[in-house]
Amino acid sequence: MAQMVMPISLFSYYEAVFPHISHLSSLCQLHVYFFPVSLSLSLSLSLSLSLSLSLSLSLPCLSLSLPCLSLSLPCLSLSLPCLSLSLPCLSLSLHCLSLLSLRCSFEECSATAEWLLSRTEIRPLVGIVCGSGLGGLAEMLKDQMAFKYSDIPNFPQSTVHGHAGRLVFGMLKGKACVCMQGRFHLYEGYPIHKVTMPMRIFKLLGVETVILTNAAGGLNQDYKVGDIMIIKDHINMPGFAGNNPLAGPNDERFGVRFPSMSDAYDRELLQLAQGVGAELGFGDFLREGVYCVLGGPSFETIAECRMMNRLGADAVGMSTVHEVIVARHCGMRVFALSLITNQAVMDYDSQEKANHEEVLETGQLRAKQLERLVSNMVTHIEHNNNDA
Ligand SMILES: O=P(O)(O)O[C@@H]1C[C@H](O)[C@@H](CO)O1
Ligand SMILES: Nc1nc2[nH]cnc2c(=O)[nH]1
Repeated sequence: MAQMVMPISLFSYYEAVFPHISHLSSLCQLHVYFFPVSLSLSLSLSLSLSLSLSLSLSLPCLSLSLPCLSLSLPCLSLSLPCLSLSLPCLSLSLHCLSLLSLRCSFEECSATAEWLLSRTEIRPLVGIVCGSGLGGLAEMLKDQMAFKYSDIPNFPQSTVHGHAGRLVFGMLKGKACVCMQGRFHLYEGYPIHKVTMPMRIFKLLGVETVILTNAAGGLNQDYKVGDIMIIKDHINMPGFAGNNPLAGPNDERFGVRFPSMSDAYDRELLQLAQGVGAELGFGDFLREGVYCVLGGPSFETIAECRMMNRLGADAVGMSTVHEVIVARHCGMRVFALSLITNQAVMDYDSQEKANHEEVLETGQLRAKQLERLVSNMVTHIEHNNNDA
């Protein structure tokens, strides 16, 4: 059944009027179903702490929408099934579910972290995120305990080829690590705070240092396919349009309202990577540069690539930056690497076209070196948390 989800502006109004009804706007969802048609509206309005669930059933000629659980403390809760209509070919339903279910709240992230911690004895200090085609990094972990994303409460699911969808705990050169074998992207349709939720779970698991990897297109004309770029800074294009994972109410238990990003990429870790890279003899293909994130999933036009290059970006991709912002917000140190899997097309005479198959193939070619770089770095990382 095709489904579209969009926030309703009415609840921006409620949020303005009742600022203590945190997160309400994100909890009001309009679901449009094409197929066995129905129109149903269920509304739940709550003040203060509340939890509400609604159940909606749509069949040709029958639509039933019930708030089946509503719990509210301490003031007021109103839960009404108010409109339900059925037509043969269109289904529209408006769900207003109160509080905390979509925003990735502290409580929700804590519940997920506790679920994981009760199932493994590993207490990770390092969290690793594997980019497209780079999931082999997780295989380096010894004494593995792996969870499928589909089994983890509140966790999103991987939908992209090259992202296996497993959270792997284990030891890397004697250090306890947790590794995301597959990440989430905006273009998969997840809200930005869901894309970055694993960073908050990392934090609650005890992670102090996050290492992120990604596949990226090379904008810098000196770069070659197969180069590994240490990210020294980023340009957050979706952020320019207000799409920032920290937008919305701030929970101080995670971090401050206005976190600095001028120190997003830890300079000591950057130097450590340069040193480790030189020791491994990677000097010929190890770079340092600026990563620019776009929403994807379409690759860039030639004009867009030229523009980003002029703005100072060395590589372009569809991930990492949102995770970095949330990781820094909650005080974890960040180190990030881009594997240049393809050269961004900058020339109208070029016959080249970016494609995901090439991205995955280049990942395979450089996987071993990337693994050695990351594992040697992990050996040297010291754990004395430097809060954001
Ligand atoms: O998860 P990453 O950023 O490594 O994935 C990149 C961006 C797209 O998801 C995909 C394009 O091939 O690779
Ligand atoms: N946006 C973007 N993401 C990528 N991921 C791997 N290659 C590319 C690319 O050329 N552009």
